[in-house]
Amino acid sequence: MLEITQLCKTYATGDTALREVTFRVPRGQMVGLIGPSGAGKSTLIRCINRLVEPSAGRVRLGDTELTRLHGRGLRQARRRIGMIFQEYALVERLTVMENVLSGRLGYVSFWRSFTRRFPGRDIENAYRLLDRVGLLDHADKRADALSGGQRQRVGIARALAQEPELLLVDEPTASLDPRTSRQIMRLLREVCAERDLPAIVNIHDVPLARRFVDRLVGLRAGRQVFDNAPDALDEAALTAIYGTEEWHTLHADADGVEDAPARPARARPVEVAS
Ligand SMILES: Nc1ncnc2c1ncn2[C@@H]1O[C@H](COP(=O)(O)OP(=O)(O)OP(=O)(O)O)[C@@H](O)[C@H]1O
Repeated sequence: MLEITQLCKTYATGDTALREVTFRVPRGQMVGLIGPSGAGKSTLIRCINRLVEPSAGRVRLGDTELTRLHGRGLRQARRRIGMIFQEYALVERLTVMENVLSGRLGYVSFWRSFTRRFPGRDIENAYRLLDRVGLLDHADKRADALSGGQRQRVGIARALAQEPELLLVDEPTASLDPRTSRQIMRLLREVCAERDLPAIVNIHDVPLARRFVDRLVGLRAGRQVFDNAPDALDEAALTAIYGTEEWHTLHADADGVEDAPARPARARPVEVAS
């Protein structure tokens, strides 16, 4: 369980990015974080892993209050948080397998990490993860030889190699075509369910979020203005999050006939584009 309590952030410039944001993410739940540009989505993700220092409030992961930690304690806690990024953040010249194993770097000794000699169980687990994300046949390829969707699968396998207790996912599909985006969102949803992992996914594409996440949190100017099931995201809620002008310009993705919906029929996406 992740618990965010009255989280506030005002940058040194005076910009207030978060205003008393409070919500909990139970294990196994994937929360989509939506809101217009500048609403505070990235700041919230970064305050959770303390890449940005919150001005006030608390973040708790299981029994650990992350907002109290410093130095070694913070580094150890960060190992429990898997990060997945828009631009994949892979080491291009390393193989797929080496990139997945880099998720273990925080756990092995300095010498092992320096020589890249990982324990056998880490290597076996990395093969299992590559199989899970559909890349077993690509283990020895260099990362720069992969497609965008394949790279994101490596990013997911690397995050899972950490054996995280939480996934923070920042715009995972922003560089991908609609069909690959759906496949990545489906994979994220499946691995969260399989591993009982809480996840927060910062995502601009509202129809895609609505289709795949369990719950949506909407931010506007740092305030949490929506927190509900995707089905509850009606016109009034979209207006509260995006304002009257902006929400109907959000692009609806063209639903692919080749992809069966991952969510039950009652939660089918509602088109928001006219
Ligand atoms: N390093 C920083 N220094 C000062 N102000 C910042 C900094 N980072 C973000 N902000 C401000 O905080 C507010 C929230 O920004 P943030 O990047 O968290 O929004 P966002 O919802 O992630 O936007 P986007 O969808 O465009 O990425 C904005 O007003 C932004 O200008």
